[in-house]
Amino acid sequence: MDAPLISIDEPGSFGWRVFHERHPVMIERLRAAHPFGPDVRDALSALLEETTGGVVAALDEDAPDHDVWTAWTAGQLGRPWSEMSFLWAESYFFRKLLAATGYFAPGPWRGVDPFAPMKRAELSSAATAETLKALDALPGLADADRDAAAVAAAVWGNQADLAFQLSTDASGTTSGLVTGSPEEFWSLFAEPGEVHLVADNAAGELAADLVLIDRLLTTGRAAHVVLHVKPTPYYVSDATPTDVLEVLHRLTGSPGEAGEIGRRVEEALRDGRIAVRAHRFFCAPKEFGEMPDDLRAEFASAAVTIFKGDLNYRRLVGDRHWPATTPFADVVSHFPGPVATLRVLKSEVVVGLPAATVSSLDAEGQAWRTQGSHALIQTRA
Ligand SMILES: O=P(O)(O)OC[C@H]1O[C@](O)(CO)[C@@H](O)[C@@H]1O
Repeated sequence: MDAPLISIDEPGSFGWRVFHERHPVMIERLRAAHPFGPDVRDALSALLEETTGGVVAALDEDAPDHDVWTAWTAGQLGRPWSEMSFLWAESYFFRKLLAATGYFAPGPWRGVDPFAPMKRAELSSAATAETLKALDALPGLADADRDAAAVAAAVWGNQADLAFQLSTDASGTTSGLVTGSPEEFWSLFAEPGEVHLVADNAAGELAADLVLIDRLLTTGRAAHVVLHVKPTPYYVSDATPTDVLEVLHRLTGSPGEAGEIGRRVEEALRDGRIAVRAHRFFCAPKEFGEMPDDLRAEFASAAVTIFKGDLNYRRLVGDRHWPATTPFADVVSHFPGPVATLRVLKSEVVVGLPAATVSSLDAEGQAWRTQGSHALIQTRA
């Protein structure tokens, strides 16, 4: 039995606050970052108005992806946004945000990633430089420690998410894993096969993901890696193919181990051991249980698929009010192969926790599900 979907209608709830508090701040930042003319500025205001108090309106007839969105919006057009689920609403919001900035229309903003200035700032920040410098310690570590470090960096790299940093929930602190371990993650890998990594954010998180991919290839756990990213800008900092190149250049332009890793990843891209894909379903307002057959077939042939980040977690397990003790294996039974998820908790949904863990986290009186201070590793062989 599915649990009820998480919604955005209740004032003060997490989903409601994303729409009513976070999105206005995000739109202000976009206006400050770009010299948008009155048409774009008006379209952004209209989007805020529509999504916080209006009804769901269709995309323009001439939108390049009009047909696919006609299917994805079936049954929702003309209904109040407040009746939409959090997952559906947020995804359509970001699609409409791109349209409002002129991303799909002829003109100066066509194809311009409105979030690029934020992503670039993170990639060139002192914090990212420090993280890349810390990679110099890796070659001196024992194999098991190096494995653990690569996974820990990929998990906690998910804390650096630009949409989330706009949140009043963001605590900026780092507590432990609420479940799972690096050993559990690595135990999924046996014979070298094709590993798929469904990426989340660009910049620092993607750099950590490339370090993990390099570890998978250099230790022979993966013969090939498929890196899945978003086809278009999404959720502020989600990685697109352009971001993969930006991060790769940042690595190859760095001294020390970061540069070495960058060059190995570059070589693997050249010889086909790493492939980058950007399936349109990664920007769909749908759970992964509803993925199309071609994507399902790809995952079915993978030795292991790794899902990064909070949004991928919501789509994998279902963005629903599951009891937190619901077994992870039950909610991912739709997925056609071995799967691992590495995620910092930034929204309400969580499954697979022991009852004792839930009660002790609840007893601390913190917003542990949403403040980005806790993380998890979950696997299903
Ligand atoms: O980048 P991530 O880890 O997918 O996080 C994005 C998450 O942030 C949020 O905007 C809320 O914190 C969610 O809507 C989304 O799940």
